[in-house]
Amino acid sequence: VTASATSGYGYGVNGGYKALNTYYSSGTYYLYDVTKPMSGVIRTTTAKNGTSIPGWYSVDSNNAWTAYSQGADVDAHYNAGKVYDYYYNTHNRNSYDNSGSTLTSTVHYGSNYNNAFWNGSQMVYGDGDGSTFAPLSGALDVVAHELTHAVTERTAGLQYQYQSGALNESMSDVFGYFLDSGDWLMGEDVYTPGVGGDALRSLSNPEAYGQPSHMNDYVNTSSDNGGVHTNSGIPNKAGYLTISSIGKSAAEKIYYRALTVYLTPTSDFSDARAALLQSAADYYGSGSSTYNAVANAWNQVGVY
Ligand SMILES: CCC(=O)Oc1c(C)cccc1C(=O)O
Ligand SMILES: [Ca+2]
Ligand SMILES: [Zn+2]
Repeated sequence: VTASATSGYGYGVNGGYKALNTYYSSGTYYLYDVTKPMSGVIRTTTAKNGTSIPGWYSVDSNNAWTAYSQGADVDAHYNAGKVYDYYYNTHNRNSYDNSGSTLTSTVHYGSNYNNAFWNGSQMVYGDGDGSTFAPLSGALDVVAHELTHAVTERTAGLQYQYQSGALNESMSDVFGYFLDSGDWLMGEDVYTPGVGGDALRSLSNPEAYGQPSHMNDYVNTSSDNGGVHTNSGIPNKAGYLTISSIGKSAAEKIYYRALTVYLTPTSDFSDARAALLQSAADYYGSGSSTYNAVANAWNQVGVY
């Protein structure tokens, strides 16, 4: 039986051309990427707008994934490959578990579903309702955000509630920036397709989207697991200040080291400051300009 790795192409959610690592078997092409140095593969499936996952392989008859409805599949597959490459090339991490395990993305989840999530085993993306969101895999920073939830779960294990949960969220947004560093916004490529210039969140100006950027404005609430998507504005602002001061490359190093070496399931904002300072000291020395910039960033958001 002839089966093989193939190279296809398609158009993403926003119409962009994407080269795709696909697989051919018995007359059908699959979004199934066997080209990475991993024990598993990168594969994309569709829930066909139901809620059973992983659903069915995304398939095509001629390896030209150009149907409008295939945009979500194309971007989930392409963006997952980009995030895999980022973690491997920049941080020497092989997939979310650092053991090269398969990365599965399921698209077309639910109906008018304005959400994306890592379910503990795979990534899942809704199509959005066309007003609040376009299909969510269409944004590289969203895919990086979701995959970073998986990395966090396998490393620091930051509990998804209150300050540790807001940190969990912030780590996903900061790595979303590292992948999509053309702007300080999150989700801008899929958020409100009918409205230009807005986003889900802003790291440089959390207040623009109703988030605090200082401990004085920390929101004490039980909703949203203790406000994890609200209070993440505080560590996000510290992240913006840190990256702006020390540069992306140094920031990537100290953030990855903090996440994988020092943070724990119950770490709070003050622990995050300490973890990043320790990581800066490890790489650049305590008292280095990098170290001092990190301290200053967290001072500015009122975290000591
Ligand atoms: C930037 C990606 C993001 O925030 O995805 C979510 C959405 C759109 C709704 C609810 C939760 C999440 C999440 O992944 O935290
Ligand atoms: Ca962005
Ligand atoms: Zn998240």
